[in-house]
Amino acid sequence: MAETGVDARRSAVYLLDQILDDEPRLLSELLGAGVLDRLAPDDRARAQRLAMETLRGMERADRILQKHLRKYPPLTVRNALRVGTIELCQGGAAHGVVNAMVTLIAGHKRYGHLKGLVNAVLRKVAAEGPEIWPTLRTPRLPKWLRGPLVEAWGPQAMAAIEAAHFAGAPLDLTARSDPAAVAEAVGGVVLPTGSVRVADAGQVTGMPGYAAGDWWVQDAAAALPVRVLGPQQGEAILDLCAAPGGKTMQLAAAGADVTAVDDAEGRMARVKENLKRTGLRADLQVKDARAATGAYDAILLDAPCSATGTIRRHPDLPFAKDGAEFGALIALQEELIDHAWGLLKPGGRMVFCTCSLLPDEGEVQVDEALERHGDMRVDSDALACEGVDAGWITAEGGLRLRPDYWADAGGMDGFYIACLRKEA
Ligand SMILES: C[S@@+](CC[C@H](N)C(=O)[O-])C[C@H]1O[C@@H](n2cnc3c(N)ncnc32)[C@H](O)[C@@H]1O
Repeated sequence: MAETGVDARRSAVYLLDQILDDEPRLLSELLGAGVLDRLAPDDRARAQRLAMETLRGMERADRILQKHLRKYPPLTVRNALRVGTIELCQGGAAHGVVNAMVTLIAGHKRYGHLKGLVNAVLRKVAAEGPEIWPTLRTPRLPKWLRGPLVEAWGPQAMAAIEAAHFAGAPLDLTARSDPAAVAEAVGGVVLPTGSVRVADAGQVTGMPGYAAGDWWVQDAAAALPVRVLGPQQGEAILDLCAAPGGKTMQLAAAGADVTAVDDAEGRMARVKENLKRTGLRADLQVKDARAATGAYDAILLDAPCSATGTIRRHPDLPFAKDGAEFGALIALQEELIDHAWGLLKPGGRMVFCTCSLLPDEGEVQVDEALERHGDMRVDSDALACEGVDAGWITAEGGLRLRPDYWADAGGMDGFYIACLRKEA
């Protein structure tokens, strides 16, 4: 009898091979390159979920596996063992999981001879892994990232952030106009800040209201920068670094006259599709934000960053990155702030935000911008949005959001948001 689920598992192992390679690739790049396109939609979703769950629990899986391995097998076999271990420890039926992983390796051109090893190890894991699993510590971030984050937030907060990463993320939606109606339609709840949260979402495109453009996917934290900016009907607003367009849609839904700029053509195509689906309008310009021109009432600068606030949703990031490009990103953020400031009308406001947990991409960036621009001040009154906790406000008057906030309700992405006001 043919084993079920082998295709999805094989693809999960392939994704892990690429992410954990010496020349790693991000999951988003792999999916964007269509590596799962040949799979049926259910298998595609399963492969992606298995790869992500394996990355989240990899430290625990490796700890369980090391007892049964005298030396490490090749990466592909190791990843197959990791996926199998994760499945077994999360309640997967032993017979089905072990057989599927053995079939998968048996059919491998180079490593087929290691099927016996996979069989023997996974049988042992099936026998004792599920009991050991909950006794192991919450998986930690790799040292290159853990070090600076412990320095920034302390060891207790770090442990809470890692617990949030391990738990993963629910699906958050932003309603075009009526959060309560969207919550009712999708079976979700309205969060204190107005986003809609769905605990057990299926295929997003099949959910009620998707085709009609009643909502779009956007983490609750990512929805806050536009709430802080407070766009008004008819205002000229520049949305810098706009793709894939979650914030562009929020601005347009508020009735602002939006100019959205991003230098990635492919990502801008997604903004266009999103606007079409939601029936919203914006002037889209594919160019470097440092070449943007004009004079605006308000500016949203959602700068490119380390994305270290999004690890709940992107557990590949700590493995596929090593921080080598962070210095260049920090320098780019500085240039973007300075250029954008020149496009803001006197008396206007600019929200600077990053989905980063590193103060160098948030608090420090704003402190330094204040030193460079004598006509800039931080407007912390703008942070008085519904659902924003006063404890999230930082010394310089920005908003620090962390994955461990709202822990009991499913957390939020890490973000930094500051509203900068220009002298009239
Ligand atoms: C954090 S994402 C923006 C998310 C977007 N604001 C949203 O809400 O959907 C950062 C974006 O910056 C863009 N980007 C990076 N460097 C840029 C530059 N020099 N000029 C314009 N866009 C840039 C990337 O293409 C990426 O789409």
